[in-house]
Amino acid sequence: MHVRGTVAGEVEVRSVSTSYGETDLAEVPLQLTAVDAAAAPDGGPESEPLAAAVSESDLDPDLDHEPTTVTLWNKWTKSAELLEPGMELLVTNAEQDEYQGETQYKTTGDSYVVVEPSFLVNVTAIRNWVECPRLYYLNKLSGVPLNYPVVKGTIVHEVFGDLLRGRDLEESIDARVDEHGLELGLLGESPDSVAEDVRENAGAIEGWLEQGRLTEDDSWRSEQLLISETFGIRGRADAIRRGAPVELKTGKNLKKEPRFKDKVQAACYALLLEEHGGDVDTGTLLYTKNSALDRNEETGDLTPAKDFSMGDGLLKFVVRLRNEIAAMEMSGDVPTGYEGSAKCEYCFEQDTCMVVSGRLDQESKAGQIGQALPDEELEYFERFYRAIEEERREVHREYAKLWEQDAQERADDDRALINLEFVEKRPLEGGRWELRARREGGATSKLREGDLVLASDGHPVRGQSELARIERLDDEIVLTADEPVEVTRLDVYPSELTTDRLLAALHDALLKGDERRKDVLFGRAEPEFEDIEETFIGNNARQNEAVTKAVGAKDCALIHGPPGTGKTYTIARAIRAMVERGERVLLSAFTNRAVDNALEALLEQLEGVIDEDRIVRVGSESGVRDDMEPYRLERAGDPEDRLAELQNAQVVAATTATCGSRIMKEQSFDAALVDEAAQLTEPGTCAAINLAERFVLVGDHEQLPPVVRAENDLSESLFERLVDLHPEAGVMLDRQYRMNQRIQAFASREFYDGKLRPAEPAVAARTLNDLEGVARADLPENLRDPVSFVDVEGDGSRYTDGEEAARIAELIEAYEAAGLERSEIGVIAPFRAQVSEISAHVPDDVAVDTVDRFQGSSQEVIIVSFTATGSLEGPIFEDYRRINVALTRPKRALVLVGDSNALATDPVYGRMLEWARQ
Ligand SMILES: Nc1ncnc2c1ncn2[C@@H]1O[C@H](COP(=O)(O)OP(=O)(O)OP(=O)(O)O)[C@@H](O)[C@H]1O
Repeated sequence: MHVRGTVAGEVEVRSVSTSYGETDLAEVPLQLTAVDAAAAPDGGPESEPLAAAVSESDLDPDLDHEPTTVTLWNKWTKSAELLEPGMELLVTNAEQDEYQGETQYKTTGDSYVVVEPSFLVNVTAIRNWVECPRLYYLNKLSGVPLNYPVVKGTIVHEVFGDLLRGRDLEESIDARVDEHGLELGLLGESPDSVAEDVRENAGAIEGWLEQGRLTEDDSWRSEQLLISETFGIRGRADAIRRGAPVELKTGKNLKKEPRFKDKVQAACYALLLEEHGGDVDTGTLLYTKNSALDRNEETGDLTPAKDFSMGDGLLKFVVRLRNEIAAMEMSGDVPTGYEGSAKCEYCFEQDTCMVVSGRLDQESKAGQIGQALPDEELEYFERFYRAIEEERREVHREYAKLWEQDAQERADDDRALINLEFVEKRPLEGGRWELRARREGGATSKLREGDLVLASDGHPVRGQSELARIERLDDEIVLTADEPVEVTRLDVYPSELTTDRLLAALHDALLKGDERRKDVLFGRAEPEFEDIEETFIGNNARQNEAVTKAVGAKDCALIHGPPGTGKTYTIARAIRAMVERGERVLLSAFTNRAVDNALEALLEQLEGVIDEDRIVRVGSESGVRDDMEPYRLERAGDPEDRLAELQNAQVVAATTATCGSRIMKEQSFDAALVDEAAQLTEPGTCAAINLAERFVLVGDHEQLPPVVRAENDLSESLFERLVDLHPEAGVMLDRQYRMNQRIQAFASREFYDGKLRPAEPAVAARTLNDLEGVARADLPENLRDPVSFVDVEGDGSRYTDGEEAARIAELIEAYEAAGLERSEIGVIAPFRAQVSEISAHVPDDVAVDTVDRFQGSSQEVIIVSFTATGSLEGPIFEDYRRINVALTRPKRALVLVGDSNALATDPVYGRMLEWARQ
């Protein structure tokens, strides 16, 4: 049987004498959460995953009060030493014992002990960890840099996958080298020499594959993402042959046996495959630099493929290694290197390790060199390191939901599209597949075109599942994937990439950052400005001051832009001024949408100032707006051409996440302008500003804060912190070009100290009458004012209100009858459930969404559904900054729909009611 629970007290390891001699044991007090008696008695890891097998009724009601003793024997005591109260523990194939009338459990010879099973550890992390735990940490801190061995390794792996899918070798090499043109250009490599290098490695693969294929043509499959909910491991096996893992290594190994760390990696995949029903007893390592042809006595064993048998002991060792990582990640400790048996003198990273240890004042086996960072910087590093790791744990909680939630729950949470009808699979060029499925109209989810998702034939972890890209998302869904899956379900696949990049940005800002920059960020020096006489914008004093500050800043400038105050215009004007001074500029923002918006305004400003080919947009095809596609930097092609295109660019536009990519990290700029800066975490902002000498942050901390899962220091933006720390570096834009006077009044008073004004009389006097074919007089009387309130009594339910939804449908009809187009009306609701409810009532072409989706955009008419009921508990929109965004989207008419009695119980909403009813 399997037992699972939470560690309820201290764990002690001791030695006892048994008939087999001296043995270790650890008694763990476990608050049981699940006992699965149905697990196969001899069931190895292949028995049904615990999360799947257990239901509430399987639990003995007596068991969840008092902790139960679970005894871990022998080597599992190594994992017991890692346990701290509060950690989750899973023991598979345990045996039940009665001791002095109490039920206890103990490990058996078939048991696995898994610490924090919901934390998915990557197979590559386990491989790094066995090499050296400190190396694992250093890799995590600084990310993988752009270097030739890494790029070549990637290409060889891609070619391997292509060969398995039946692609011709030469065609594959040409295509794959071409796809990496930009990276190769940055590395100064020529396509011919890279192709030759790859050919040398691929030759060994091809020869070996030919042998395998003669007999077992169809038992191969290329790279597959595997997730184990029992062992908490995740990874992509390079290939699977006859059900056993094959790992490709782009190196030489002349010993008879595979390297130990390579075996560990293959053993991880074996565990993953066993959970998916396999029975794996061998693994194969394919060393592509070995060539069987010139084998002789002196040169050692040159066969590229080395098989080894996978014993039980190795699999259990691997789980113990994995437990070490999970425990460290949960407790937030930093590895020193003493945890493993690595020898520093043979390590290529010894110098880096000593420098990082010295500067961060961390204990390490390699020792420390250099001077430690000042205390406040060390404190900052530790605080943000912890915050980012907390965020990572939240991402892992998302992964766990893949198996903890059932299909319907995931669909209700917008995390999955389920019950799709599989239509067809079609082979594509290069051995990939196009998959098509149909969904019922109206099913919503967080999934968007361009997203990577888990496409499965029923279950993302337990079924056949494959990482796929969404190419089209209408009623018919089109996906591309490496392998054909008969798709009936799509799941959001949470990404850790953002978290990884935050950590690297934090590391770079502190350990590689310029001293003067850090003085300013830590408040040890005041930002300085050059005097600039020029007038950049004649009709708006604050905008002009903002451009002057941005251009003259020696360190940084902060532009605070309330809704509609011309932030984008000001950014574009400032960049033009910088470009005219011969500077190289980075334009960045949190979302692709904001980057493209700002780029559009910038293109207008730069017309005739520089050639269009000196403006480059870096991003993926699905991320970049269609009309900005001509500026998008193509990665594939001739390395020299690709490099020239990037190096020649005087303006580069990319999201902050992309600024953390290997390619962008090689670039440097005179200035970085970051839009939507109030929505970025501090390390997220650093990813962009690390690349430039000076920076300008533009944003509004009275609108949406950073999007983070955990509640910690990441939820305050660098923008907001610096506005407080260096008020003299900031300018607030105060004239808005969007809203009718009456609409803007409340937001101005409530959020901007009454300082926000319409920029021109024409803006102040805007009404629906200005729109062609629209007459206000045709509206019902209660909707003729630019701001109106429609009272709908709450129906008592927390997240939806059908009555409000129905009234909103009527309002939309009334606006349509008065001549408005549906596309000119937007509806905002606080909860996703209410968004779905309203969507079911109104025509498809009316935009209905949560505030987050509306930030940065505007509409002629906005209707806000409050879904308020009873006595409000806290603000419905979570945070008043969200209500600010909602109320400042319309240009000409705003309608608030809600229960006035409920709203009146909150002071801010109370004042809002008064204003709306004036
Ligand atoms: N100085 C100006 N003179 C004339 N028009 C301006 C000026 N500044 C901005 N505008 C106009 O005002 C409108 C809003 O400007 P912009 O899109 O730059 O605002 P924003 O602050 O970026 O908006 P958001 O709050 O949505 O981010 C645009 O149509 C822009 O052309």
